Amino acid sequence: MSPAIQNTLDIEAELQVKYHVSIARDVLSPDNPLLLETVDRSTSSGKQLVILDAALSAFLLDRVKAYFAAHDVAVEVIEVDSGEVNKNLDTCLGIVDALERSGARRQSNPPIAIGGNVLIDVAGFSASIYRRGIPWVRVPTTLLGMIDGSVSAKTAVNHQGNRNRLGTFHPAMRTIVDTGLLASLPRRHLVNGCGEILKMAMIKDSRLFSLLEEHGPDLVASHFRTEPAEEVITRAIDGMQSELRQNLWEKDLRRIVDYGHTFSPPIEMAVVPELLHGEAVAIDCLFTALLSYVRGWLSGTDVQRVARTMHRVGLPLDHPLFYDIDMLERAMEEARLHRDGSLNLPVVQEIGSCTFTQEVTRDELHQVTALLKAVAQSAGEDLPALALQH
Ligand SMILES: NC(=O)c1ccc[n+]([C@@H]2O[C@H](COP(=O)([O-])OP(=O)(O)OC[C@H]3O[C@@H](n4cnc5c(N)ncnc54)[C@H](O)[C@@H]3O)[C@@H](O)[C@H]2O)c1
Ligand SMILES: O=C(CO)[C@@H](O)[C@H](O)[C@H](O)[C@H](O)COP(=O)(O)O
Ligand SMILES: [Co+2]
Repeated sequence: MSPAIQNTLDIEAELQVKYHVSIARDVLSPDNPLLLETVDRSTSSGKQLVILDAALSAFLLDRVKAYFAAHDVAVEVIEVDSGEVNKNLDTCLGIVDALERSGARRQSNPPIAIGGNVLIDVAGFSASIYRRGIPWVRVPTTLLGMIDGSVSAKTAVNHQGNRNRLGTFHPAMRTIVDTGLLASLPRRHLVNGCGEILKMAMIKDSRLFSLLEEHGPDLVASHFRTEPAEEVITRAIDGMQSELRQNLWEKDLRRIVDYGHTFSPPIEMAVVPELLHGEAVAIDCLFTALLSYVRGWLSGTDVQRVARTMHRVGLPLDHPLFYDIDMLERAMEEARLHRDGSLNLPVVQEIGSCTFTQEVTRDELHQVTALLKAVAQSAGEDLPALALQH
C-alpha cells in the first residue's frame, strides 16, 4: 500500500434482480388478474398511476379505466406524448412530477407504463431516478417493444442528439406482452419491429430467420395474428433474454445484440424521426452482412436472402447516410467509445452465428457501400451476378 494511503475499505455488494415477463392475452380484460396483481391494495397509498402513451388514448384509455374500476382501484392516468422526438429529459421530468403527485411509494404500488418502447424507456428511466429507484410495470404495445424491450433491463432518454445517452439499468418488475394490442399498430411500426427480429435471427437463430423469410409479409399484413406469429415472437424474446441474462449489467462489452447498432445510432439520430429505430438497425444489419461478404465469410446467397427478406417485409435496404464514409467512421468511433475503447463490431459469418471484429478499414467501407448500392437498387431480388460472386 502506498505511504499516502492510511487505510482502504473494500465494500462490495451484488445487485440481484428478478423480474417477470408474461406473454398473455387480453391484459385489459377485467378477468385477467395480471395487472391487478401488481397493485398493492393493502397500502393506503393514493391512486394507481398509469402512464399511457398518448397515441393510445383513443384505443385504450376507457379500457384502462374500466379495468381498474371493475376491481375498485382508484386510478390516475397520465397521457404522455411518445415517439423518438419526445424521448428526452423534459418528458422524463413530467413523469417524475406525476409520480410525486400520485404519492408513488418506494416498494409498493408500482406505476404502470403502457405504450411504445419510447414511452416505456422514458417511464422506466423516470422510475429509476425517482427516490433513487422505485418498482414499475410495463405493457409494451409495439412489436419492437414486445420482442426486444420487454426483457431488457435498460431505460434511457436521448440527450444532446445522442441516442440513449442518459439511462439506467432498471428492469420493470413485471412486463406483460399482449400481442392483441398490435391490432391498432400502424403497418410501418409492425415492419419496424421486424428490424429487431431480423437482428436476433441473424446473430443466433437461423430458424427464426427462415420463419421471417417465409412468413414475414403475411405476419405484417395480419398484425401478427396468423401463425407462425407465436413462434416468431417467442423465439425473438427467448433469444434476447438468453443473451441479456448472462451479461445483464453489461460487464462484458462484447455483446452480439449490439449487431445492427454500430453504424445506425448516429445515423438514426441525425435524421430523427425520419428513420425509425428498427429500420436503422435493419440497414445496419445488411451493411454489416456485406462487410462479412467482402471478407469472404458470409455467402452471396445469404446476403441476398437477407436483402430479399428485408425488401419483402417492407424494411428499407439503405439510407443516404449509410454511403457517407466519414459518417460511418464517426459512428465506429462513437461505438468504440461506448464500448470502452474496443469496437466489438458483431459480424455474422453465417446466418445464426456471430463473431466480433475490432477494425474496419476505409477501403472496406468503400467496398461495402458500393455493394449496398447494387443490392438496394436490385431490391434484393435478382442481384447482379457481378455484385455477389461467392
Ligand atoms: N430498452 C431497450 O432495451 C430497448 C430495446 C430496443 C429499442 N429501444 C428503444 O425503443 C424505441 C423505439 O420504440 P418503438 O419502436 O416501440 O417506437 P415508439 O415508442 O415511437 O412507438 C411507435 C409509434 O406508435 C405509437 N403506438 C405504440 N403502440 C401503438 C399501438 N398498439 N397502436 C397504435 N399506435 C401505437 C406510438 O405512440 C408511436 O407514435 C427507441 O427509442 C429505441 O432506442 C429500447
Ligand atoms: O436498441 C436496443 C437497446 O436500446 C437493443 O435492441 C440492442 O440490441 C442492444 O441493447 C444494444 O446494446 C443497443 O443498446 P444501447 O446501449 O445502444 O441502448
Ligand atoms: Co435496438
